This record gives sequence, structure tokens and C-alpha cells, in this order.
Amino acid sequence: MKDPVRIAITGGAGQISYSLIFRIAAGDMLGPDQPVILQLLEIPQAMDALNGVVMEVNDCAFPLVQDIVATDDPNVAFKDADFALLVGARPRGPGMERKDLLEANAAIFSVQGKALNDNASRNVRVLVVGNPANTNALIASCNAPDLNPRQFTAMTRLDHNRALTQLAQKTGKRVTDVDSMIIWGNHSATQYPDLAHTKVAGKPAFDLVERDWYENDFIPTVQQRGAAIIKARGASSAASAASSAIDHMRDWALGTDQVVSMAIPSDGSYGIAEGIIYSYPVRCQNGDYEIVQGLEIDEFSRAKMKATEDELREERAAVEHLLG
Ligand SMILES: NC(=O)c1ccc[n+]([C@@H]2O[C@H](COP(=O)([O-])OP(=O)(O)OC[C@H]3O[C@@H](n4cnc5c(N)ncnc54)[C@H](O)[C@@H]3O)[C@@H](O)[C@H]2O)c1
Ligand SMILES: O=C(O)C[C@H](O)C(=O)O
Repeated sequence: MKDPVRIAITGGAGQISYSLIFRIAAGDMLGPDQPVILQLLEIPQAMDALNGVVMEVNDCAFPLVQDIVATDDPNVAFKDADFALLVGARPRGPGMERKDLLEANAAIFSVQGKALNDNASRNVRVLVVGNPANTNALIASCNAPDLNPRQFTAMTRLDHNRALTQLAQKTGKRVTDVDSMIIWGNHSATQYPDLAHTKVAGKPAFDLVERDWYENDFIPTVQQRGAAIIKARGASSAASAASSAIDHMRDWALGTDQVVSMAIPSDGSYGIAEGIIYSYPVRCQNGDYEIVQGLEIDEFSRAKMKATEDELREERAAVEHLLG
């Protein structure tokens, strides 16, 4: 049996965690031979609810779970953490944009960035799910100067997965037939789901779908999917968010042959401002990720990539006081 790894999850009593924790405990993230120690963080008012979740995890008798820590202290939750999934944050309601949460949620990520810096494993992999995820990841990273900024990522895998299914359904194929889907930029309504490099069963996506569908149906559907779910469910996506968080961490840690989308610190690739947490197409191998380079970018794509970059630059400017 392998040594256990420590997985910190914030917002442990929330909606997303109610799916996420159980799937991680079942081995969906790191495989059926990887024991885990779950380190769950909540605010003091939610500790009763978190203890209820812990009781349920115990009641599942998951073979891989070696220990569970439930705490309201980030220093305890992040102690020696190998993985940190930062989910705990306020969700938006109907009529709000995700960036409207910036003020309410930003302080959480400066505190947690410091706690990760002081306590986590030096190789910790951090995924920010709490919105606005890209800029929250930037805040956490800037407050963790002893960790490499590349260790801080934000989730656009849900957008990526949404786009896979939209295209597969439109073309009458399966999601596994779709190759090189790309989400550029922010996890927000300005994100750019790009089909210019995507293939379906070996054929360019643009040979299979009309331009009108791409521009006026596919792109807005993916951009607005979060809001559509809030309208339909009366609450933001939860099980699909948890599933995508698992995909993101699994591929980062264990690798994948697929091109996947991850929001990562920009190194200036494709002319994007350095430092902002921007979603790129990446390949994951050997526990690391690399941006897919050399893609041709036409004028339509360039304008969309710039619009979402501009929004991230504005978000960064709005939280400058928290960036250390
Ligand atoms: N990136 C994505 O694709 C994506 C997808 C879905 C949801 N989200 C975001 O994820 C976040 C969580 O969503 P949810 O539906 O689980 O919300 P929720 O309200 O059900 O749960 C959030 C939990 O976080 C806890 N929390 C708040 N502040 C905390 C702190 N400082 N430390 C630890 N825990 C804290 C709350 O007590 C609550 O239990 C929201 O911001 C939502 O918008 C992101
Ligand atoms: O849209 C939201 O606010 C929740 C989440 O970010 C989503 O994309 O479903």
C-alpha cells in the first residue's frame, strides 16, 4: 500500500463538497490504490454541519480513508497538505456575475494563501474553485511567496467539460471522440470556448458545425451555463463542479494524453499579460502541466482572448491591496 496523501478541502460543509469529499474518498481523484487523509476546513458557524459530513464519510467505511481532520483553523487544515481544493466561498445568486463576489470572497483567499505558505507541503498542488476563481487563485498565490506560483491553479475544467458535451451532442458523437477542446481566459461570461483547433473523430470541428451555431449558440451557451444552472436549480452547479475538480487534480497529478483547460499563471504565452491566472490549453505529464504552444490564432480568436484577458486585468487591479 502507498503512503497516504493529505488532501485539504475548504468549504467542507457546502454543496460542492457534499459530492467532492465522497468521490475523493472513493478513490476517483488519485486512484483506487492511493490512501488519503482528508483535512476539512469550515467556518466556526458551519462546524456542526461539517461534523455531520464527517459522520457520513465514516459511515461509508471507505477503504482508502486513513484519517479525517475537521477544523475551523486554516493552519490545521493545510498542515502538510499535498493537495488543496479551495472551494469554500460564497456562491452567486440569480442576476449576479461571478466578479460581484470579489469583495465578499477575496479576503478568504489572502488568509488561506498565507496558511498554505506556512503549513502546506512544499509540493502542494492548489486548485481554486470558489468564485471568482481565477482572481482568488491569484490572491492566494501572492500571499504564499515561499511557494511557486505554478502551484496555484483555478478551475475552468467545468467549462471545458460543458463544451465537450455541447459539441459531442451537436455532432452526434461521444465526448471521447472530441480532441483539443480549449477554454481561454476567465471562468466568467467572457471566457472563450475555442473550436478552431478542436477535432471530432479526427475531423476539424469547423467542418462539422456551422459558423452561426459556433458564434451564436455554442459560445454563449458555454459562457452562460453557470447562470442557466442557477436559474434551473435555484442553486449553483455542485456535482458537476465537484466532478470537474476531480478531473483537474487527477490529470495534473497523474497525467493525461488529452489537451485539457486549466487556469494557470500566465507566462506571457499567446501575448497574455504575465502573472494573471488565465485558462490555457495544457498537457499534463509527470505531475506537471505545460501550455500547448504554437497554435495559430486568427483575428476572431485574438479579440475574444483579449476581452477575457482585459477582464482579468481589471479584477487584478481591483484586488491590488490584497496581492502582498
Ligand atoms: N470554478 C467553478 O467552475 C465553480 C463551479 C461551481 C461553483 N463554484 C464556486 O464554488 C464556491 C462554493 O460553492 P458551493 O455551492 O459549494 O457553496 P456553498 O455555499 O454551498 O458552500 C460554501 C461553503 O464554504 C464555507 N466557507 C465560507 N467561507 C469559508 C472559509 N473562509 N473557510 C472555509 N469554508 C468557508 C461555507 O460555510 C459553506 O459551507 C462558490 O464561490 C461558487 O460560486 C465555482
Ligand atoms: O456560475 C456560477 O456562479 C457557479 C459556477 O461558477 C458555474 O460555472 O457553474
